[in-house]
Amino acid sequence: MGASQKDFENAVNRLKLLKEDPGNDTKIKLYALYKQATEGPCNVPRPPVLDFVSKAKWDAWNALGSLPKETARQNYVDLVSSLSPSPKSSSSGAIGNPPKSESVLMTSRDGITTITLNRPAKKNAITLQMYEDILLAMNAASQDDSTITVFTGNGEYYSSGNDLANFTDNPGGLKLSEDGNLPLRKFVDTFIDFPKPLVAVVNGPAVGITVTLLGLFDAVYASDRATFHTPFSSLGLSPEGCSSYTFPKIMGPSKAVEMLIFGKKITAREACARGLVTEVFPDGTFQEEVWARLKAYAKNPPNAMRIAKQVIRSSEKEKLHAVNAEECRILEERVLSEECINAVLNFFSRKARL
Ligand SMILES: CCCCC/C=C/CC(=O)SCCNC(=O)CCNC(=O)[C@H](O)C(C)(C)COP(=O)(O)OP(=O)(O)OC[C@H]1O[C@@H](n2cnc3c(N)ncnc32)[C@H](O)[C@@H]1OP(=O)(O)O
Repeated sequence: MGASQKDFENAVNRLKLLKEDPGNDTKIKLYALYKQATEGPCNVPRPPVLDFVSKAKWDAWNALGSLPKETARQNYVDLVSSLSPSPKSSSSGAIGNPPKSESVLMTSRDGITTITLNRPAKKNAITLQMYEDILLAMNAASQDDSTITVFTGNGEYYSSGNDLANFTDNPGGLKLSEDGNLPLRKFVDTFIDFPKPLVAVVNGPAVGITVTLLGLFDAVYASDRATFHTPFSSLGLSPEGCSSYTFPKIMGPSKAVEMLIFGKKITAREACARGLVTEVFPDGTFQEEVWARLKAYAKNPPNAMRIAKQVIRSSEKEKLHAVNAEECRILEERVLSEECINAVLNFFSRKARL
């Protein structure tokens, strides 16, 4: 097991964004690893002696001998990771980079980058702009010098899920594919591929997509005030965030059905018994206990944690990407259904609350 094809492609793209020239030696190493990863062992004739650059590249590729393609791919990803720009944390804890958003905050301290949903007046419901800001924040977090990335919510709720106005504000329907107005597929793919340990600090009730995504996190710590609710059927929707695959795997099919089809809201302790939540803390000491724990974990060597995550997760990645693609295809139809439109209209006319 090693870096997936997707990891490799991400690394190729990240290399293009490098602000500093990594130097000729590194560029030649990268060239050789790229060729080995994509074409296998060098099998082309050595360039003429006077063509110094081509000869140096050929020598580097040839020197890799019969190194397996998978190993070359992994070495390439590791080398690009070691070169990636690393936005520095400031002493105030704010990262100067994206997102420039009031509703999605990003701070970095003690080796932990925290992404906070900050729209408490609307129970941290996620607008289209927030989906984009979360993507930006995750891309920045994947490259900064923190070792762990944390998601949490500000205020009473962790999040009430997708902002239902996303449906009414887009009467033609939401396009959930790569280039649609809500690139849900890309959004969920980012969670699948996230390279560092990803932890949810669930400070209060969680609804919809903010529950399903928990199946892609590496640890979920919850206040005993938190609840977990995926009311897809009553909204005329279908499961997303890879939950159609992760939930049955985590909690068994019948418990998953109870949540994903019948919309049963469960408590933090029930979610913990089902394996969706790692540990539950009393609300009064939640923040103190969880952050002390995370600060200690963040002191572990970052590469070891990243590689351990890769070893644990990489065999599932292809499956998860396929599940995500299929869930998005089905959901795109569901959002145009009469059942969904009526449910959303009822919510905004205050006829229906969860
Ligand atoms: C097609 C896109 C796909 C994207 C991916 C798909 C995701 C699926 C999902 O996430 S489904 C889950 C969607 N979420 C909900 O259905 C929750 C809806 N909200 C509620 O039922 C309730 O608001 C509540 C139970 C979360 C809280 O109830 P309470 O009575 O305590 O508070 P209010 O209802 O008065 O809420 C306060 C204000 O917040 C607004 N609001 C809350 N949640 C949402 C939301 N999800 N979308 C939009 N707006 C939300 C609510 O309208 C109030 O606003 P107001 O003060 O202006 O009236």
